[in-house]
Amino acid sequence: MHHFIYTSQPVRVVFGPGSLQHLAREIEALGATKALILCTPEQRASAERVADLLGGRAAGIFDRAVMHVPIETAREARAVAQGLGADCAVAIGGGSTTGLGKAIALDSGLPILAIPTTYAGSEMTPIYGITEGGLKKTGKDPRVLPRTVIYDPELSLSLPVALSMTSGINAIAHAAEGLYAADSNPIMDLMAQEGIAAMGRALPAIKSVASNLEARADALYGAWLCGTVLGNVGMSLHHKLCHTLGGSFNLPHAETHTIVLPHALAYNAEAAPLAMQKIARALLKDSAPQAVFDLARDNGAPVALKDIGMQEADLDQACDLALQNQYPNPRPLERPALRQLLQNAFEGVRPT
Ligand SMILES: NC(=O)C1=CN([C@@H]2O[C@H](COP(=O)(O)OP(=O)(O)OC[C@H]3O[C@@H](n4cnc5c(N)ncnc54)[C@H](O)[C@@H]3O)[C@@H](O)[C@H]2O)C=CC1
Ligand SMILES: O=C(O)/C=C\C(=O)CC(=O)O
Repeated sequence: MHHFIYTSQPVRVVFGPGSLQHLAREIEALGATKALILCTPEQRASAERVADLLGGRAAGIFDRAVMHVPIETAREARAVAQGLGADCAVAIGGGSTTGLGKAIALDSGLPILAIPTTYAGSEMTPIYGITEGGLKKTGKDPRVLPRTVIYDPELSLSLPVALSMTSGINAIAHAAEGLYAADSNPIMDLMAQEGIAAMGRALPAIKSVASNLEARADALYGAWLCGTVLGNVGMSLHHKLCHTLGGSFNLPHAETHTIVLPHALAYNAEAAPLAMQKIARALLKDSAPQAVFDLARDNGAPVALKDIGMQEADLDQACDLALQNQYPNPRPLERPALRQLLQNAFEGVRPT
């Protein structure tokens, strides 16, 4: 029996189709009266629906959330929250919108109610990320952990199939790295395996029929579990690589995770054989790196960095950046092997 420390994190979860109807009750339970609603420009209509549901408790809508939380956007949103006298933020959308809420909370302690519409899992973590001067900085602070999360699978029906696949694999990455994290524990192991299995079932079903509400619920359940794992244990090489590629080369987050994960798992395979077995078993396959690669490829997700805007000439710099401020990893970071990993991900080679 190994030694571990487990600290549960206080998040209230309201789950189920139609659960958005409980929003006013949940805002009242938080004791809030002036909610600032956050969304991306594309999800303005969802934010307006939230405002209607909140009636007099809605203070306003800030609809300029974007990927990787640029510091300028964070400052603008903080000023709007302060100007309106907001006493809570409601983030409806994916990880970018939740991330903007976190940037406000980091500064002000404003409580967040998150309504996730992708499978990124940010709503279950005290991790924030802010991009400044071309570098993405991530940190952990309990103030940014949402107080309440409403998971309503009906809201993810509109998530395009392509983004559903990559977002789901982003969630799998949280659980996969949780299984070899140095500070892992048995509860997180259970959640990680169940989360990967739920996502492994849900993604092909969503690919077949995007309107399959049961599959959407399964994916959101998986996102909850995988996000919880990310929120409770440390990140490793895979997340470090994705933060580098996303923050410094402005690559799309979920697609980058999808492409890099099989290669990061292959890099760590010999150093973390038990974790690999658990990942493979959850996906009903023999090899973890190949199972993740095939899940992406067979469901139409990208498998090569060259196809999502990465330039081959930037791979050396990406490698250098990934070696700075390293996250703990089961296998030490060796420059030639890491450079090869990036090359394989660039070309979209199936791991052996
Ligand atoms: N701090 C943390 O723990 C985590 C943070 N993240 C962060 O989240 C960001 C990525 O978030 P994602 O959720 O992948 O994407 P996103 O939030 O950027 O959304 C991508 C696009 O999909 C649209 N969209 C979202 N839900 C939709 C729906 N149901 N129907 C139609 N369109 C929808 C959005 O409006 C946006 O245009 C990154 O910046 C990443 O760093 C991701 C995971 C964990
Ligand atoms: O890479 C992830 O999916 C997890 C964490 C982050 O993205 C950190 C952030 O909010 O930028």
